[in-house]
Order: sequence, then C-alpha cells, then structure tokens
Amino acid sequence: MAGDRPLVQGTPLLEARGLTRILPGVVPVTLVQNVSFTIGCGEFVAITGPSGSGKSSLLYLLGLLDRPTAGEVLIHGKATHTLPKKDLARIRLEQIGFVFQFHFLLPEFSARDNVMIPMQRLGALTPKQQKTRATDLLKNFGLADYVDRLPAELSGGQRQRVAVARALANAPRLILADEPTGSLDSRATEQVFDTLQSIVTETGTSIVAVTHDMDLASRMQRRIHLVDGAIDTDQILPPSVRD
Ligand SMILES: Nc1ncnc2c1ncn2[C@@H]1O[C@H](COP(=O)(O)OP(=O)(O)OP(=O)(O)O)[C@@H](O)[C@H]1O
Repeated sequence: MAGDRPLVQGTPLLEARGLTRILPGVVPVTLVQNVSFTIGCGEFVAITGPSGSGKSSLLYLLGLLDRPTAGEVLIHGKATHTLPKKDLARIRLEQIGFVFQFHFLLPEFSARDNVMIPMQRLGALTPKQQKTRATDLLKNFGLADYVDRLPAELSGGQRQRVAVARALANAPRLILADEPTGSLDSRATEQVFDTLQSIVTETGTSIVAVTHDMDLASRMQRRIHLVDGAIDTDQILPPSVRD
C-alpha cells in the first residue's frame, strides 16, 4: 500500500505543470488554463473560486480522472500524462483517495463493507485484515457503533465520514475532496473538517479540497484561488499571511 512508503513532511507529492484543459467543439470551452503548483506531503490545501471557475475540472485532472489538453501532473516526480488508462487506474487505487460532495456509498452494503471495497480491489490484504482495517478506520472517526449500519441508517455527517474512511482504505498519500462538506449542516461540517484535519496531522496524508466555504478554506494551510480556470496569483498566499 502507498502508506508503507516513508513519508517526509513537505517533500513534493504532486506537481501540476502548465495544466490546461480545453473541451473541443465548435466553440471550444477552456476549463483550466496553464495552472502550475506543487502539493507537498502533509499539506492541507484549499481550492477556491467562484462557481464555474474550474475547481472541479482541476480536481479531476489532479486525480487522473481526466487528461489535460496541455501540461502534466507528476506524482512523486513521475509524469502521468503518457501512461495508459490501466496504469492511471492503478495509481488512483494505490495513491489517491477521493471524497465527493455526495458520499456515493453503495446503499446495499454496510459502512464497513463500503470501506472494504477499495481494499478488495487492491488485493494487498487478506479478507480478515481488510475487515480489521475497515473497522479501525471507522472507529477512528467515531463510528465504532455504526460499522454494520447501511448508509440509509446513518446521518449525513456519518455517511460522509464513512466516505472519508473509504478514501483512506488503501492508505493513499493524497486525498482529493470536492466540496466534502457541501451537503452538510454546520455541525456535520465541523465533524468532517475535524476528521480531515486529523488525517493530515496524524498520518501526514496530503489533502486538496475544493470548497465554497471561505471559513473552512482559511483554516487550511494554503489556498489556491481560481478565476476563469486560471490561478489568481494575488490570492495564492496563505490567508493568515495575506490578511
Ligand atoms: N462537459 C462540459 N461541457 C461544457 N461546459 C462544461 C463542461 N464541464 C464543465 N463545463 C464548464 O466549465 C466551467 C468549469 O466547470 P467546473 O465544474 O470545473 O467549475 P467549478 O468551479 O467546480 O464550479 P462549481 O463551483 O459551480 O461546482 C464551467 O463554466 C462549466 O459550465
């Protein structure tokens, strides 16, 4: 698993170099324009920007779910843009966890079984080890009493914490989150944010989170602000330095 490799705080984990994504068509649509930055190990970074500024499009490129029209994403210094789909899928499975605004848990599976699914796909652990790891992850997020519940039997915040546990299943180095608290009330937002913060602090996993919530963004280490698909360099400093 990715988590077995040594991790040095701050060393480059992911680099975006000149990332551009243009949707072809009679009138081409530019989603992301010439975006470059580096995410270090153990960083908690917000991506902010107005609606339609390209935040989700950028996150899909970073997560190797979409290919750039120009530029590249490097993970641990290795270029990914020329890799075949099969290799990209493997990198995603081993190294990147995804959390979306809506949890996308499988409704017919328990919380624990949902968390075990990525482990089953990776195949690095025995079924018994998978069960133990899934139970431990859920316990860490205050869900010890809910491991056997179906998603429909959980609150919105609990479901989202199960989704975060699932994202951590294969001990990725990086979590990409698209509006992870976007569908939650303020109390559940705090719980999920605390969960994400504890992952960064305790495991050194890096998190890049798209958010509309400027309060949450200001509590992350760094903010990348997009306008019309490009980085607004005036706002790249951490909020504490800028303000
Ligand atoms: N498949 C598509 N076809 C046409 N336009 C698209 C497509 N996907 C995205 N766009 C446009 O590209 C721009 C960037 O979209 P994106 O979803 O990345 O923005 P966003 O900042 O995440 O927006 P929001 O905050 O509203 O979720 C928007 O103007 C959107 O309408």
